[in-house]
Amino acid sequence: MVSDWVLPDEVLADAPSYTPRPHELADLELLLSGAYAPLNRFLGTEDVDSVAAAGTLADGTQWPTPVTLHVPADTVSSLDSSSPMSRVLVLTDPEGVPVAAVDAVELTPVGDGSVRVAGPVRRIGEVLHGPFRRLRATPAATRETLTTQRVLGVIADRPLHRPQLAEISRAAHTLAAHVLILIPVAGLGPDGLPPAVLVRSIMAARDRLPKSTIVAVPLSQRGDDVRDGLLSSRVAAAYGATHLLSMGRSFAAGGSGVRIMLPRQLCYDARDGQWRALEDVEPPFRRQAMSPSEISDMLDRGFGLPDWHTPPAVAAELRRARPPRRKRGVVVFMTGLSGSGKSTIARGVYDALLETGERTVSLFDGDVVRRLLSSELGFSGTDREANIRRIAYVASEVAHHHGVALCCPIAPYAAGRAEARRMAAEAGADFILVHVSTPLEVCEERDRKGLYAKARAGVIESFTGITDPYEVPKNADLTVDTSEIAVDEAIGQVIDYLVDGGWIETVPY
Ligand SMILES: Nc1ncnc2c1ncn2[C@@H]1O[C@H](COP(=O)(O)OS(=O)(=O)O)[C@@H](OP(=O)(O)O)[C@H]1O
Ligand SMILES: Nc1ncnc2c1ncn2[C@@H]1O[C@H](COP(=O)(O)OP(=O)(O)O)[C@@H](O)[C@H]1O
Repeated sequence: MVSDWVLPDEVLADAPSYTPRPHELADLELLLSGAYAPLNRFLGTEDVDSVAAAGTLADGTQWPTPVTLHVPADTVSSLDSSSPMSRVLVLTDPEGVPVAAVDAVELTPVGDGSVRVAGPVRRIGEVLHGPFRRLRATPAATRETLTTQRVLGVIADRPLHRPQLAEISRAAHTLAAHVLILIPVAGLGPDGLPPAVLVRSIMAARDRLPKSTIVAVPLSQRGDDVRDGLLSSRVAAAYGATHLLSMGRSFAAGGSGVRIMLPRQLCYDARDGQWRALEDVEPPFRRQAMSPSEISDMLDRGFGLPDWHTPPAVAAELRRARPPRRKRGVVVFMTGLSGSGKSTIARGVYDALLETGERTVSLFDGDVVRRLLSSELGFSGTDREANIRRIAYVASEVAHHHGVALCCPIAPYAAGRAEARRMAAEAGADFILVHVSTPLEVCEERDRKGLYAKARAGVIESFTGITDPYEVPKNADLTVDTSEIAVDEAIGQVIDYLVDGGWIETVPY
């Protein structure tokens, strides 16, 4: 499985180290555990090209997705891919603990200052923490426990409500198969549920599953349904699945050897409370399964999920993870040019929420952030990114604990705003992007701090809107242009949005 290259301690001690990005760490764990067998390495140029062109590795093995590792060029500048003792890269977990070493047989610059590091990986330490680690059995250990001839794999990337439970029972019964539930835990699921919540909700349905083995797998979605489906099939096969139930997503066997089971559309039969094939229930007695968005909507509004659709224990987990919006944490993230009105609006919203007392609220005002959180940072692209990441991190923590976090940095880059949105989602909170879209001419006309004049005169460099870019958001949840409205009206637009969406109930005066 893993290669047997020799790794003397002194080589390891001198090797550079790097913490891969989350999806690369997930790939690493799958490589090390044997879930990606026969793959035991990060791919190099020949394999990457072959996967893209033909869906196979260079040696002809079917393989759907490029499993690659990109590392900043500086980190690997001392490596020499032609010398076995000088090409070891140590990979660490986010806390800096070494978990693996790569024998970097190929180092390929890929632009943006990164190098693709390709080569076999070897485990040098255990990842010991993380919720539900006990469910992370290796493929080999899992296969050992599976004694039936047929094993029905289920990729449970969403909670299991009664229709899904009925589908699994029906398929397991038809095949006389043991059930193998694989829970992807490498990131947010398709419903935006953090992994620990997804696992808890599946465990809450355990009693209603036929005889099952439950395993948490660091499988992540890469955004290409077909290739993701193929990879899932391969991983399911590695864990011992002979069949895979295609629930909600399309899977294909893709050389994995598993057989894909297509589900039948089931509906609830109001006469006796059974879930049956749609065509077997007369229309007056049929109740269709709820869609994920209907379920989210009910939770957002604080309605319980009905017993006919969701086992009470599952409903309780989901209610806890996704409380009604009036109780859920939210990051209100205002972005816009300097002088557009972000701080003025944020302060107004803050005061209004203090007045109603309904929510705990924190304001991360620009000046305060720059003084306390980001005092050493300037306005280069990298510094601005770091500034936004810090604000997003602290705001997400506030929202994780069910508070309202108001942020008002310029946040000129779409990537930083997207990261802030993702961090809030991972904290189980909502994220509202408010674009304060006041045009540059108006901001410059206001020039409250005289900075635009200085920027025009070349006294200040890299000034947003003048000599530094502002990427206009394409995904703002609310847009407020303050050029032709009064301050109170601008504040009112944000408050109305919060009231209409259910994040606050009391309308402040
Ligand atoms: N070069 C340059 N570009 C933009 N802005 C500058 C610059 N230098 C100083 N300032 C002042 O700093 C405030 C912006 O800080 P932010 O933390 O919001 O910026 S960023 O989000 O990190 O881009 C911004 O304050 P606001 O007017 O409150 O937005 C400016 O007054
Ligand atoms: N409708 C409005 N909403 C917000 N600010 C407004 C509005 N109309 C005029 N202004 C003025 O514009 C300026 C905006 O400054 P500020 O809130 O500090 O902007 P930013 O935080 O985006 O740099 C303030 O002087 C404010 O009084």
